[in-house]
Amino acid sequence: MSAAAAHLPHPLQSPRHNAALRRSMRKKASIRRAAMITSAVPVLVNSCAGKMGHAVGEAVLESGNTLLPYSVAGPDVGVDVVNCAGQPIQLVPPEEAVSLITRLKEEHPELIVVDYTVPAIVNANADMYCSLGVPFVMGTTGGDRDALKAAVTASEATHAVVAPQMGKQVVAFQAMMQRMSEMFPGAFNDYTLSVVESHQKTKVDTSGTAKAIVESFRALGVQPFDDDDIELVRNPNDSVDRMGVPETYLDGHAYHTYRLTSPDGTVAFEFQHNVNGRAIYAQGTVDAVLFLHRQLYGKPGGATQKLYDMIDVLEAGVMR
Ligand SMILES: NC(=O)C1=CN([C@@H]2O[C@H](COP(=O)(O)OP(=O)(O)OC[C@H]3O[C@@H](n4cnc5c(N)ncnc54)[C@H](O)[C@@H]3O)[C@@H](O)[C@H]2O)C=CC1
Ligand SMILES: O=C(O)C1=N[C@H](C(=O)O)C[C@H](O)C1
Repeated sequence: MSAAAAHLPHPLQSPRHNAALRRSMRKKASIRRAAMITSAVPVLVNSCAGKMGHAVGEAVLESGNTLLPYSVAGPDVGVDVVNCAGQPIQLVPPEEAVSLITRLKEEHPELIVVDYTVPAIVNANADMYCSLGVPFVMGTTGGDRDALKAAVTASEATHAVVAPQMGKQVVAFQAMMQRMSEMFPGAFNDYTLSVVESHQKTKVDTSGTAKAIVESFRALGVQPFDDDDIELVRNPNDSVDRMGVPETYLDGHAYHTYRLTSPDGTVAFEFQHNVNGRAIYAQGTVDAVLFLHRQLYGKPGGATQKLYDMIDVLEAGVMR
C-alpha cells in the first residue's frame, strides 16, 4: 500500500459507503414493511348478518385478507351462523362483544374491526372499540357524528376511518363539493337547495352521504337548509316510478338528487349519484381497512392521525 493510500479512509468508512449502507438498510426496512403489509390483514366484521356486513365479509375474502369466523350480531337475527362466500361465521350476541374482541385482539394483534350495524348503537360501538384499543372502520351511519369523531380523536389507544360513504366515485364527488365550497364560499349565495334520496325500504335513517354533501352546499351559501329538509323515498313504488330505480335493485340502492335554483329561477344545477347494489361500498371498505393497517403498521412511527375519513383514503391513492 502506498503512503498516500494509507491516509485514505477505509472503504467501509467512506461517506459514499455509508450512504450506500444507509440506502441498503432503508431498502431492507421497506421490504420488511412491504412484507408485513402485504400479508393478510385479520378483519372482524360486525355484523355479517346484515346486508352491508355480509357484502364486506365477501369482499374481505375476495381480496385475500382474513375474515375472522365471528361476527357480533343484533337480537333481530334468528340464526347462529351465517355463510360468507362459503365461510361459516359464528354470530355472537352484543353482550359478548367485549370478550370476543379482547380475545381476537390477543390472537391477532393487527386486528381491524369493521362496523356496519345500526344507527342506534353507532356511538356505543365506537366507544367500545376505542376503550378496547382496537382500530376500526366505521361504515354505520347516523348517531351523534360529532360525538363519534370526538371519541376517536380523544382515544388514547385507537385509530379509525369513519365515513358515511365508502364508494370511491361518490367519495370523489363528495371531496369535489367540499373543495368547491372551500375555494368559492358563497358561490351559490341565496340559491334554493332541494335534496331527495331513495333507498331500500329497510333503511332506517336519512342518507349520511346526503347530510355530508349538504354541509358543502351550506358553505356555498344556499338558503337555510336543515338535514330534516332532505326528502326520503322508502316506498318501492315511488323508488321505481319517481326515481327510476330498477326493480331488481329495490332491496339495495342509493339514489341521490341535489337541485340548486337561483333566486329568480333562471338558473338551475342538478347533481346526481345513483348506485345500484353494494359492491362499491364493500370494495371501498376493504380499501379503508388496508389503508388503516398501512397507517398503523406500514410506516415508521405508526399512524399520524387518530381519525381518518374516506377522503383521506382516496387522497392516499389506495382506492381500487
Ligand atoms: N358507509 C357506507 O358506505 C355505507 C353505509 N351503510 C350503513 O351501514 C349500516 C348498515 O346497513 P345495512 O347493512 O343495510 O343494514 P342491515 O339492517 O341489513 O344490517 C344491520 C345489522 O346490524 C345488526 N345489529 C343490530 N344491533 C346490533 C348490535 N347491538 N350489535 C351488533 N350488530 C347489531 C343487525 O343484526 C343487522 O345484522 C347503516 O347505517 C347504513 O346506512 C350502508 C351502505 C354503505
Ligand atoms: O343504507 C344504505 O344503503 C346506504 N347508506 C349510506 C348513507 O346513509 O349515506 C350510503 C349509501 O347511501 C347506502
